[in-house]
Amino acid sequence: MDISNVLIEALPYIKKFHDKKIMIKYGGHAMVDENAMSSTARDTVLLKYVGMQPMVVHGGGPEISRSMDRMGKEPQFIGGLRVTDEETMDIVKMVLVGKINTEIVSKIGLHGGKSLGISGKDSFLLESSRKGPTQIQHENGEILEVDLGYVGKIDKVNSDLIEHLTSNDYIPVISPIGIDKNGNTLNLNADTVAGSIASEVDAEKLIVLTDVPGLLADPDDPESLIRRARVDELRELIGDGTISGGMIPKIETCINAVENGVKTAHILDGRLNHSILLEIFTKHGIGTMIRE
Ligand SMILES: Nc1ncnc2c1ncn2[C@@H]1O[C@H](COP(=O)(O)OP(=O)(O)O)[C@@H](O)[C@H]1O
Ligand SMILES: CC(=O)N[C@@H](CCC(=O)OP(=O)(O)O)C(=O)O
Repeated sequence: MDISNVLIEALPYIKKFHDKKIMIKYGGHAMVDENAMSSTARDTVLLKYVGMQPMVVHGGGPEISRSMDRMGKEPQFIGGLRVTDEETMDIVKMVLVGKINTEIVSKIGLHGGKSLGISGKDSFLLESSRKGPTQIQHENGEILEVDLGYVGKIDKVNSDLIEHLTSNDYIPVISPIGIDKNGNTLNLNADTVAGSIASEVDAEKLIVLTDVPGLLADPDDPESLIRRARVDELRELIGDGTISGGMIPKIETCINAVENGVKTAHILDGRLNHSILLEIFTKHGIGTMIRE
């Protein structure tokens, strides 16, 4: 396509999304290498410079698991959530806050954006409490109660800090870590964090970057992309098992977000260069778009 046509196709979206908040959830599975991270950071900076207010919640599950392996600890997940003892919580903090957050912030800076790295502990952004005992079904059908340890659920989002940062032209980069009323650190699922903050700040879009082209009708067939879906259709797909594993918290997050004011939620392949730009600035977009 001619370069001038590309720019003209983008104009309605630049106008429509001017000053609008765009929440980008950058999943660990989409952080395939330095180039992919750099490209995502550059796209985020571009959104800022054309007048939007982007913000990033990052994950890092695979990197946390690799660090646990190196330290001789076996990662364990229940219902998509990491069983988190005290030592694991330290590893989670070290990887998310100490490594991934600073890498994203510096890449945004290198591309000319102003960015600040924070976690849910800063300014009590993510007031949380321990999730407590969770029921799971054993292979033999028995229902067991397990404690996920320092895994939290979000009780309240205090978004003042985010509003200050975005209105002063900063791109907030947020680690999915919460704080309880005694000041303890809790491990939160990054999809849930992105959705909760997106609703609280009235984001226009929630963009979830992962390692599949979008929601698939057949999880083994990347060609079976579902381009658009509404909440009731998604509930059916969860019920019949089409949506499973890590995709369940993602879709539940998207459903919650669009039911709580976010206009559209999108699941995209973050490994694909410029997937964010292709979604926002082209007529047909890419990935799966979810509406209420
Ligand atoms: N219907 C489906 N369509 C697409 N992916 C699915 C579906 N059901 C399950 N999945 C799985 O969900 C995964 C994405 O979730 P997850 O691994 O938690 O990603 P992330 O680390 O990016 O948050 C995909 O890699 C895929 O294996
Ligand atoms: C409670 C819980 O499971 N927390 C996650 C936090 C990181 C995350 O969510 O990363 P992705 O987005 O890459 O999956 C974890 O420990 O892996």
